Amino acid sequence: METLHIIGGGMAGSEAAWQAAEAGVPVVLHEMRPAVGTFAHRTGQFAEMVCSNSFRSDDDERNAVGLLHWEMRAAKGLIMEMATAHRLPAGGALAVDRDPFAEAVTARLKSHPMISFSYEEVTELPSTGNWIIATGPLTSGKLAESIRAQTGADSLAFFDAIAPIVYAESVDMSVAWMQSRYDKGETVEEQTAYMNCPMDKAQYEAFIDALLAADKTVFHEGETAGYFDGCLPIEVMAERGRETLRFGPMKPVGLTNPHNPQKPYAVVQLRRDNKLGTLYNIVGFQTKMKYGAQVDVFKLIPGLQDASFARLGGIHRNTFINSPTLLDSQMRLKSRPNIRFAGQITGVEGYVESAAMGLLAGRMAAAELLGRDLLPPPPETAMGALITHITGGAEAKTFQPMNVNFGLFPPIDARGGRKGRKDRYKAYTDRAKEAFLGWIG
Ligand SMILES: Cc1cc2nc3c(=O)[nH]c(=O)nc-3n(C[C@H](O)[C@H](O)[C@H](O)COP(=O)(O)OP(=O)(O)OC[C@H]3O[C@@H](n4cnc5c(N)ncnc54)[C@H](O)[C@@H]3O)c2cc1C
Repeated sequence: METLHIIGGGMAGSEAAWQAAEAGVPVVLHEMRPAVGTFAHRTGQFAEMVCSNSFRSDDDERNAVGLLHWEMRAAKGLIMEMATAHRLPAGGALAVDRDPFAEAVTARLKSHPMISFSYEEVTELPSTGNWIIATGPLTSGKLAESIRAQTGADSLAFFDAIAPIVYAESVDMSVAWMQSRYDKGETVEEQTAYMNCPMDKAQYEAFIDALLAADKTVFHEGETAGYFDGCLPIEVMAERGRETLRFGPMKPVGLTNPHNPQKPYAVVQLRRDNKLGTLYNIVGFQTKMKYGAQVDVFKLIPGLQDASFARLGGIHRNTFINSPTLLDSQMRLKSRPNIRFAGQITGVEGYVESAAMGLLAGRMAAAELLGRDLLPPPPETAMGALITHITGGAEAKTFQPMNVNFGLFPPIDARGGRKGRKDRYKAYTDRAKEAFLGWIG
């Protein structure tokens, strides 16, 4: 039996090692800590939670991350088992006692007869053998450079410059309209690719005031190197001059508002974020505003007054590859199929999502070594929605890391409006559970 090598003993690598070993495949887990650290990790334990101690909602009936918990438990995931064993009281959320949790994951991995360990920094993308790269958002510099050299400069990002993402159904289309600037494009679909939200002068001034006054977060020491290249936060642009945004991402040119003959003073554009057309990102709106402040400020944009956000904006140190162009549906590098990627480096975001992608990569790699086929879970499931998103569902050009959310799932009938939303979420999770049990069976 060939050995599976996994680089990175974080959320994804730990889960991948467990899944492959449980399937009967010998695993070597390569981890650089404690000898080489990162700015966020504190210990040498596997599956260290680097910041909050929450796995977010545990509601598997009406919440997408709660559904992901359910699927990972159904798949006998080590991370979920240990998180559940070390849960702290937190209402409907799964809060975790972080140190005992990481110690328990480490102990379980260490006691597994099929897993051995190599404590070292891997500095090159390996050329032979079977590998899973699960080195996370803080992948060490040398390995990141090697990945970049093998895959191309545009295929690896060192920062998330995340524009907020809105659920399309929550935009008020009696205010906004669909149009590409100067009606560019060959087809009607291309000519109407953007949602546009118009502002008059008073609305623009009020928006700039709110932006300048909003609470912002600060960067970690050493985190900012290089981030100013082409991804300035909107509040930094506003600080450089009240008109800067009107001549940048909010320029009102090439657009005609069908609801109002008066020319808008500024326009906020939203670009389609997934093939399903359920999610739109606000173009150029990466920001370091705190989450609460973002919601208040963005709801000042006409048309977004009732918007729901699939994710809020941010700028973080985050190493991730352009998975939609680089990976096949088995999470293998198309150019080097002996190498899989898993975890946050594939462009999912969060402890749970990263562990889930580790679970899939571990199972897929094990199946391949055992001479079996393992299809990805169906897109109606939370794991299937995530892997579909990163390996083809997302737009490659604007690819940004993503938490699991119902906007990634094939839509379910939207009738019922706001009141019907809870029932609709239940319909999503019922459909997902049935599909997941079919897959796992
Ligand atoms: C500052 C910060 C705060 C965050 N806060 C949150 C939060 O509050 N909630 C949340 O859900 N997510 C948060 N995240 C995201 C979180 O890090 C990920 O969701 C999750 O840990 C990713 O899992 P992973 O397995 O992909 O990476 P990690 O858990 O980071 O594991 C990667 C592992 O690879 C190792 N490694 C790296 N390079 C090498 C190498 N060359 N050779 C050998 N080993 C290597 C690292 O030491 C690490 O152990 C945060 C991230 C950062 C950077």
